Order: sequence, then C-alpha cells, then structure tokens
Amino acid sequence: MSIDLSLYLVTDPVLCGERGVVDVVREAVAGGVGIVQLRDKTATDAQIVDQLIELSDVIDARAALVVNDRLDAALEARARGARVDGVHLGQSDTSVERARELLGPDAIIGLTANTAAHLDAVRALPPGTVDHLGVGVIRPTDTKPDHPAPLGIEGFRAFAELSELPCVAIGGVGIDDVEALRDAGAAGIAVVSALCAADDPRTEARAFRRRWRGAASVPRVLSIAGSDPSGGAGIQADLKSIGANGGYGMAAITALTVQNTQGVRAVHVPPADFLRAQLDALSVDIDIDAVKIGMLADAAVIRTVTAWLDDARPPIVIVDPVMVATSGDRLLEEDAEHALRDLLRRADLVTPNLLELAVLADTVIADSWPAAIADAERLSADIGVAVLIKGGHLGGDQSPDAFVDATTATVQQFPGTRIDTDATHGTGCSLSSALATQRALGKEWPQAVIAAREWLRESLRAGAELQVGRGHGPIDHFAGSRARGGIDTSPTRDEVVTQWWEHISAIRADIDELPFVRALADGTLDRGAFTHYLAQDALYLSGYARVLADAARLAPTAKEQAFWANSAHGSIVGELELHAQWLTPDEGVSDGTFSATPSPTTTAYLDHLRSSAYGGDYAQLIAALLPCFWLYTDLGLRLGEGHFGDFARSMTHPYASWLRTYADESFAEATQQAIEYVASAAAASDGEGRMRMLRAFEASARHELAFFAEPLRHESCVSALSRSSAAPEAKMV
Ligand SMILES: Cc1ncc(COP(=O)(O)OP(=O)(O)O)c(N)n1
Ligand SMILES: Cc1nc(C(=O)O)sc1CCOP(=O)(O)O
Ligand SMILES: [Mg+2]
Repeated sequence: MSIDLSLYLVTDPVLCGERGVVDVVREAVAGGVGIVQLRDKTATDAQIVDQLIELSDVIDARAALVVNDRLDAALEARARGARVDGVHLGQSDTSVERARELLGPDAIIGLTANTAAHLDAVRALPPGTVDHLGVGVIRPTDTKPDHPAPLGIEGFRAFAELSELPCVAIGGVGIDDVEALRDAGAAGIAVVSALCAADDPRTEARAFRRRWRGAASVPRVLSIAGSDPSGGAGIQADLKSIGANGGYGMAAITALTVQNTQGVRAVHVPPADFLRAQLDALSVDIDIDAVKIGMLADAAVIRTVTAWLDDARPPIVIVDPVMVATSGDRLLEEDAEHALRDLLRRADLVTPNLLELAVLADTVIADSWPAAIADAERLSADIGVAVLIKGGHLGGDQSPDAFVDATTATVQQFPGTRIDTDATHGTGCSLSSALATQRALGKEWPQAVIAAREWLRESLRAGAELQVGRGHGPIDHFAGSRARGGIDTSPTRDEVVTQWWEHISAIRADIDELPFVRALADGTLDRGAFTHYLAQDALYLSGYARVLADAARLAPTAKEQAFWANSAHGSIVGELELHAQWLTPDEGVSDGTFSATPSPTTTAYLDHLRSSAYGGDYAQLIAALLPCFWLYTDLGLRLGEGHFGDFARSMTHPYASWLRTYADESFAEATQQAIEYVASAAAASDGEGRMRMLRAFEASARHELAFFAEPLRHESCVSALSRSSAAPEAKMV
C-alpha cells in the first residue's frame, strides 16, 4: 500500500470529547486523512487492542492505521484480524529495529526525530528500518506538555533538508501552516487538536487537504448525469464546461441516451447498483470538490444518488433538476419526482428552468419574471436550499437569471439581453456545471453566478459558428479560450494580478465581515482591542521591514531595489510612529520600552514571509509581500468611499485619524508600484513559478484575515491592554 502522509491524524481521547475517537476518525478519513495514529497514553494494552480492532473496521483500508508506542498491542490486534499497518515510536520507546523484526518488511514504522544526532542514528540503522520521521514540535503545544524546544518552520526546513527520509511536521500545527510546511519540504503534517477538537473533522480535514494541494490547485468536479452522444448536453457538455471553467471534470453516467441535436430517440438506464459502484470508486479515491447532478432517469437512480450523497457528503452539490424537456415532455415518472424532492434538500443550489420550477413549486408555468421569482422563493423555502431561476423560457428580448435563497431572504438578479441563437442545446447542463466549478474555485455564489454566466454568454454567442447538426446545435464551450489562442495558462501581465485579486475575493469578503473591521469602521471598537491590534501591528511592521529589505537584496534592477528598500524604510518609520504617537506609555510602552510580545498570529504571518524570503525566489517573495500593501489600500479606499457607512468621516469617530492613514496617497502609489512589479515578475515566470507566487500571495492574504480577526478573539489580552486615552494622529507605512 502506498501511504499518503500529507494529512496525518494523531488521536487524543480527551480532545475528541464525547463523540469519541472512532467518530472523529471516521469523519476525518472521509475528509481525506491518509494515515491515522491511535495515541492514548492512559488506556491499557487490552483497551488499545480493542480500539485498534474497531478503528480497523471503521477505516476499512481507506487510510493507514498505526499505533503510538504499543508494539505488543499492534501485534495482538493483528493476530485478532485487525488491519494495523504499523507503529510510531519515540526515541525512548521500543526500538525501531525490534518493531521491524516483529511487524515485517511491509509495516509502516515512523520514528520521532528532531536533532542531528537522531539523524545520524537513523543512518546507522539497516536500510528500510524506518519509513518516515515525525519531526517537531513546530510550535509550542499543550497536547504534548513534555515537548522539546520548538523548531519553527525554518528549523523544520533545515532538518528536512538534511534528512534522507520523508519528514512529517508535528506539534502546534494549524491550517495556516500547511503551505509553509509543505514548501519547507514536509512530506505531510501531523495534527492532533486541529482535527480532534474541530467541530466538524470531515470539513476541517478537507480544508487541510485543499490547502496542501495548493491555492492554485484545479478543483475536481464530478458530473452525475446522462450521456448525450451528440456532445452538446449531458456529461459530454458537463465535462467541457468544467474544463473550460478551470476544473478537472469527472463523470458518473446515470443513463445512456440515443440523441442528436434534433431530439432524444431512446434512453437506456444501467442498473442503479452499477451507478453506485461508479460513485464509490470515485469517492474512496479522489477528493471531490463539487458535484453537479443532471439527468437521473428514475426513482431508483435518484435514491441511489441520494444515499451516496449522504455517505460521501461532497462539499458543494448543485442539482440541475432535468425533469421537463424544452418540448414540454415530462422526463421523469411521478414517483421519481417525489424522490427528486428528497434529493434536492441535500443540495446547495438547484437550477430549474421555468418548466421545472412550475413542477417543483407545484404551480402553473410563470408567465412573468416577478411570478418566476415568487415561485423560486416558495421552492427555496420549501426545500431549504438556494435556487438559481433562469428566465430564458419567458421570451422577449431579456434573459435574466436570479439567485434566490429564502433561508437568508436573498434575491439577487442578474439581468441580460437575450442572445439571438438557435444553438442552445445543453445550455442548462453547461451552466450548472460551470457554476459548480466556479464555486469550487472558491467564489461566493454571486461571483460564481457572474463568472459562469459570462462564460456561458460567450459560449452561446459563438455556438452557431460550430455548425453542429440540423436541429438546436450546441454552445461552443471553448469559445473563450479559442479566441484567446488556447487554454489560458499564461495570462498577460495585467490579467495575472487581476485574476489573483479575484482569487482571494472570498478572503476579502471575510475581512469585510469581521467584527473587528466593522467595529473599527463604525467607531464602536473596544479600546483594548484597538491597542492590541496596534501593538501587534508595530511588531509586525518591524519584521515586515526586514523581509522588505530581503526583497531589496534580491531585486533584479536598481529601481526595484530602491523601491523595496524605501518600503522597508517606510515600514520602520510606521513602526516608530506607532510607538511615538499611538502606543503611548499608557498603551503598552513603559519608560520608552515597548513591552508587547508577538501573538501566534503575528508570528505565523512573519514566519510565512520569512520562509518566502528564505528560498531566495524573488518573485515568490514579492507576491507574499503584496497583500499587506494591497488589502490596506483597498480597505482605505472603500472606507473613504463610505463602503462601511459614513462613520469614518464623522468628527467624533475615535479612530478617524487612524483610518485616514489607510488611505494615504503615497501608500496607494507604492501599492500600485508593488502590484506592477509583482505583475511583471509573474508574467516573466513559467506556470510553476506563477503557481508558487499565487500560493504565497494567497497565504499572506489569509494571514491578513487572521491578523484582523485576532484582536477580538483575544479577549483576555484585550482587557489587559485596555486603556481609555484619546488617539493622536498617525501615519501608516
Ligand atoms: C507523527 C508523529 N510524530 C511524533 C510523535 C511523537 O512520538 P513520541 O516522541 O514517542 O511521543 P509520544 O507521542 O509517545 O508522546 C508522534 N506521536 N507522531
Ligand atoms: C503527539 C505529539 N508529538 C509531538 C512531537 O513533537 O514529537 S508534538 C505532539 C502533539 C501535537 O499535537 P497538536 O497537533 O495538538 O499540537
Ligand atoms: Mg512514544
């Protein structure tokens, strides 16, 4: 068995809480954990054996199972039929040679190591004794109170570079460390609390896996639908649509149709068990990021898909309820319609046309756009799921869509003039799979709808030129990339950063929604939280300045060198001014000595920047530096424009002078310059280099989000620092 070390769960019975270790393991494995270590320091050997037998059953070979310390229990559980793949041993546990001798050559044997002497000792062992090393702690952690001195990311990198064996990073590792550790050479990350104490270990495990794969990873989108041999609709359209929108497409076929652009002549439905086998084969092997469901043929097929969704719980599910053909013919039996309603409740979005909406909302076909929206609201309230209602069948020169979610009282309309074409075959299939892909790329629903619609409209406009068939021809799924001379893997200088900005739109939206940002904007922010933020900002700026100086050192031209050096200077000036004008003796400076220490959030952000600088890749480093420029300038601009309300302009706002610093003109100019340098570096990089840059950029944006979120999460720290003095003028870097 090849072991996937990338996400390694180590269990802890206390952190798993009442739901128990078995439940957490079941969920985490479903979320993509590749190896599970049973670690229980207080259980007896007999209890460990029982737990191993139960876990082996639950894991069912979908992940490796090893046990911490207890070689004898592993042997006993194996003897009783459990599949126990190996052990993890520490420096003072049973010897790894003995473990290899008793467990055999195929067992997985991990060993804790964190010093040069440990590496020398491993090298002296017979080859093949140890498979991988557990290396930590990365940061201090309460989970292992007797832990050695933290290595930090750089210490880990230095160790991993010396090691001939794969190194798994462990100890105080959180989701924001994933990219940095992977880039530092980790074969995987091992976590206890991050998964055992998570509210939803499956979702959290998925999030870890996604981060491991990288921000720029291509989302895997599955279409569960019927085959249209003419290629315009069904799975064929879905796969093209997923590919054209930037995803990796997969398909599980529910039915085969005999079909061309003129109509459907016959349908063959393979046994539902066979469909289930297809779906299981995918979900046990592949992290599925989104599912689009189309034609489901009959009740047995629908119930099969419903049951699979309950087991696999993919993160995004869009159902295009293919029930009524454009001709008006019903494509589903009545009992199937009943089963479909049950399936719809498992979706995140349902995309009916007006004919399907009428059936699902149990009403007549809407003859006006307001009536269609009212029906969609009723359906959304009934099934508790958002509905994208498509106005294409209304006629007239408009073809609007609307995103309707009764659970949040949202009705968002997307107007559009009708595109005059007969090449409309497969439009609904194509739109829903484009939406699934755009959503899996990380966009919020409205942005996903906008992107999918724009792509669809371009494909619709170009469809007729394909001249496929004598009936309603297909849309041209690849019209956009064809017009740009191929699939867009090397965007232009301007496109690249625009795409990146769009790529972090969800992070930007999260920043806007943070209680800290809201309260800072409207002036209700607790003084202590504000001071905590400023103190951390000062500490951050001091570290940021040093990394900017690294960028100056690596810059390829004198002009760029001067720019980053000036920015480093500005950053230090900002830090000094924070001390002089904001962090007054009352606020954390005593006798001219600044007393705050960097919080874990500040440390993690600076670690990320330093690790970007460490590798000496200038392009990656400046991509990591960019979010601090760009996000602050953007926030300042929107505060000034009243995006968060008019508060910041009020004379009585306690932080108005501080907020004005965000919109400082020279800082905005510097931001523009930084964007240009990053864009040039990206355009000059190859695909892999751009990927590294995007990962560094996205990771910094996430650190910015965490930085803004932190002050209101650290209540105790906040109250300790809380003061009530008035704030004087200050200037940001
Ligand atoms: C993957 C992984 N790495 C290191 C350890 C620690 O093992 P050890 O040093 O034996 O300490 P205890 O876990 O026994 O307290 C581990 N468990 N897993
Ligand atoms: C079990 C263990 N071993 C470590 C080592 O460094 O060897 S650190 C650790 C605990 C890690 O827990 P958490 O993910 O909650 O920080
Ligand atoms: Mg041990």
